[in-house]
Parts: sequence; C-alpha cells; structure tokens
Amino acid sequence: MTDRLLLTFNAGSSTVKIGIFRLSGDEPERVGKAVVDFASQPLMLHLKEGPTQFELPLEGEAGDDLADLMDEVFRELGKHFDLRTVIAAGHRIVHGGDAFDGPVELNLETIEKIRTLTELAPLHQPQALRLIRAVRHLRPALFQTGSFDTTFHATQQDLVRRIAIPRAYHDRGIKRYGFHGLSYRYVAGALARKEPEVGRGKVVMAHLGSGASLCAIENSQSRDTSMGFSTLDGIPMATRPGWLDPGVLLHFLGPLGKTVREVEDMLYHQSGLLGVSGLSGDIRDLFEDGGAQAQEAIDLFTLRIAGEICRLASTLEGLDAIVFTAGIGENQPKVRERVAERLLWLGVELDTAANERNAMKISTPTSRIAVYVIPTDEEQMIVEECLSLFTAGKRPAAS
Ligand SMILES: Nc1ncnc2c1ncn2[C@@H]1O[C@H](COP(=O)(O)OP(=O)(O)O)[C@@H](O)[C@H]1O
Ligand SMILES: CC(=O)OP(=O)(O)O
Ligand SMILES: [Mg+2]
Repeated sequence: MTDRLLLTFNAGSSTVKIGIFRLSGDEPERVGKAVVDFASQPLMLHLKEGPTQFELPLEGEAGDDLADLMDEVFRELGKHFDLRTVIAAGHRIVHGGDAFDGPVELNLETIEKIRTLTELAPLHQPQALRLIRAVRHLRPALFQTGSFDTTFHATQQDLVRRIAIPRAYHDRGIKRYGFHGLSYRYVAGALARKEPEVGRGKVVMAHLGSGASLCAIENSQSRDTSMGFSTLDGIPMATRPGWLDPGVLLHFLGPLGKTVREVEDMLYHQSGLLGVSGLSGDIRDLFEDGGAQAQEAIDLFTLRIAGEICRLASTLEGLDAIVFTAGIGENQPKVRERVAERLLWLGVELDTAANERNAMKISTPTSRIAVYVIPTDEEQMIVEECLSLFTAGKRPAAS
C-alpha cells in the first residue's frame, strides 16, 4: 500500500512546528519534523527526516500572510516526503473559548468561530488562522482539523474558573480558560503509562517553553491552571509578565497615557524574561550572560514557578508529584534545581546527577514528592485528534 501522510501545524509564540506522520496500519508514526524559528534572521527551516537533520535558510519572511513562506516550506518538505499522499492536516488552535469542547473539522463556519476569539489570544490565533489559510491555498480540498489548547481544562470546577468581578461578566465568557492543554493531555497520558499509580494521584505539571504555565492534575484531569482568560496570566514567560496587579494597567492607561495597543505590545512582546533581563527572552542567553539582570530574571521566573506549584497544590489539597516539560522544563537542569531548592521545606529533594542528565525521574528515593521530566508532544495529540475526525468522516484517501 502507498504511504499516506498526515501533517500537523503547531503555531507557538516563537515558532511554527510541523509534524509529518505516516499512517502505518491505524497508527500515525512520526517520520519527520520541521520547525520555522521566527527568532532567526534569515528565517531557518530546521528539518528532521528520521535521524537526519537539515538546516535550510528560507527566502520568505514572517510577514502578514504566510502563503509565500508556506509555499517555500512545502517545496522543501516535498524534496523529502511525497506530499501528494497527504490525506489530512491538523492545527493547534490556542483559544477555543466556550465555542469548542473538542477537535473540529475546519470549514468556513468553524474558521469564522475561531476568528472571533482572536482578541483573546493575539499572539497565537492570527498565526494559526494564517497557517490554515496558507494550507487551504496550497491544497484547497485537503481535510483540515483544529485541536484546542483550552478543551483539556473543561474538567475544572466553575469555581476555579471564576474571576472575582461582577457575575454577569462570567456569564458573558469572562473567566479563566487555561492553555497548553494538548501538552498536558499528552504528558498526563505518558505519566499514566510510565507510572500508573502516580498518574492517578495529585500532580502539578510545569510546561515551561516560550509561553509557560502550570497545571494541577488529578487522575489525568485538569483541576486548575496558572493561565487564565488570556495567555498573559500565571508565571513570567519569555516576553509576557504573567499575573500582574490590574492597578498597573490602570496606571499605564491613565496617568502614563499609554494606548491600549502600546500596553498590549508591552505585555505580549516586551515583558517577562526579556523585560527583566533587558537582554533576551531565551533563557539560554540569560544563563550564558550570567550578569545581575539576567540572574534576576531567572530568579523571578523560578520564584514564581515555586509559588504557583504551592497554589495549585492547595487546589488539589495535596501533592504527590511534579512534572517538568517543554523547551525549558525538559532541557534546563538549573531551572528545575532552583525551583526544587525553594520547595525543600515541602519535601522536594532532587537527585543532582539524574537532574543534570534530564532523566525521567529526578527526585531522590526519599523525596516526599516525586519529580519527573517528561518530554511533551503536542503534535502527537493533534495528529491523533485529526485522524479520529478523518476516520469518523470516512474521507477518501489521498487526492
Ligand atoms: N535544548 C535546549 N536547551 C536549553 N534550553 C532550551 C532547549 N530547547 C529549548 N529551550 C528553551 O525553551 C524555550 C522554547 O521552548 P518551546 O517549548 O520550544 O517553545 P514554544 O513556546 O515556542 O513552543 C527557549 O526559549 C529556550 O530557552
Ligand atoms: C498558550 C501559549 O502560550 O503557547 P506557546 O507556549 O506555544 O506560546
Ligand atoms: Mg509551545
């Protein structure tokens, strides 16, 4: 039988990650991976085909419309994979609001609903919509689906999702939604497979990437999370501040006379690790620099992570394990070490050597709280959801 391929698109705040999966039997098997990194100049396509890696400079620019850039990316991918055999594409959509409770086929109606949620995730939603349009442009008849960051958190109690403002606003959708749900669903599944007993317990997961959040999980279900109404809430991130006193916003908009757009730009693009260090939003640069401001940014990051773990443990009324994941969570032993040092009083003890080599279990045998590093795979969740809708719709094979 000829290969059938599925593609996934994950529009994050700093990258677009593309997954290439082959359908062997009923299971999607990853055969390639491509990342467009918007931080690099010129834009680079990092392509992985099986164990082989390629670094390809791109001529296109991020710009407003990704059609040309995706055309170029597809041309490069086409040299390594037979894209005529692609049967479906799945996209990560950060905000599903109350409009979506699971993955959907993308058609004019669902795309329009997604578009109406753009204001709530201005860093992510427009990028995902551009990608959907660019893929439609290249392959108009291709079956496309959307998988949402928000739907994993639907298991949270109404109380947890409430913001303490007049209740009429809650009924109009102004409440906490939570994000990184595809990542948490994947990691919760992986934990349940590797350590079934821990998987049934009370776990705080820390997804630390360019965007970062933490999630309180019990029996693989979301109970609370640090991100709220928008992707600005919670802990400091690469360029976002995390929670801040709303009085600061009033001060900017009132006495300091800033416009809403200026404040939005500051909150999404100039704050967090970048804002505090004055240097970079990439934590690797901060460790390399080692100066006082870079150090302060890292200290603030780890202070807030430890604090959020305690808050989430209180929602769970207990804590059995902590799991680190995503770019920083999986690859930065020093961040995990500093968070653990702050939680020593709670009974968190790291095995230094295991932590240094990013082992799966990084706590000592006597640590009261077990600590794990589990790599996330949002693309795996997207492809599984895409395939289930494709199969349910009994779509014809490659066009
Ligand atoms: N191999 C690595 N070693 C150290 N830090 C890393 C590594 N890979 C990623 N990071 C850190 O993770 C961040 C990006 O995380 P990632 O989860 O890929 O981001 P995104 O939010 O764009 O999906 C980077 O800013 C970098 O600081
Ligand atoms: C929700 C969010 O912030 O996503 P990312 O980490 O991919 O930017
Ligand atoms: Mg991400």
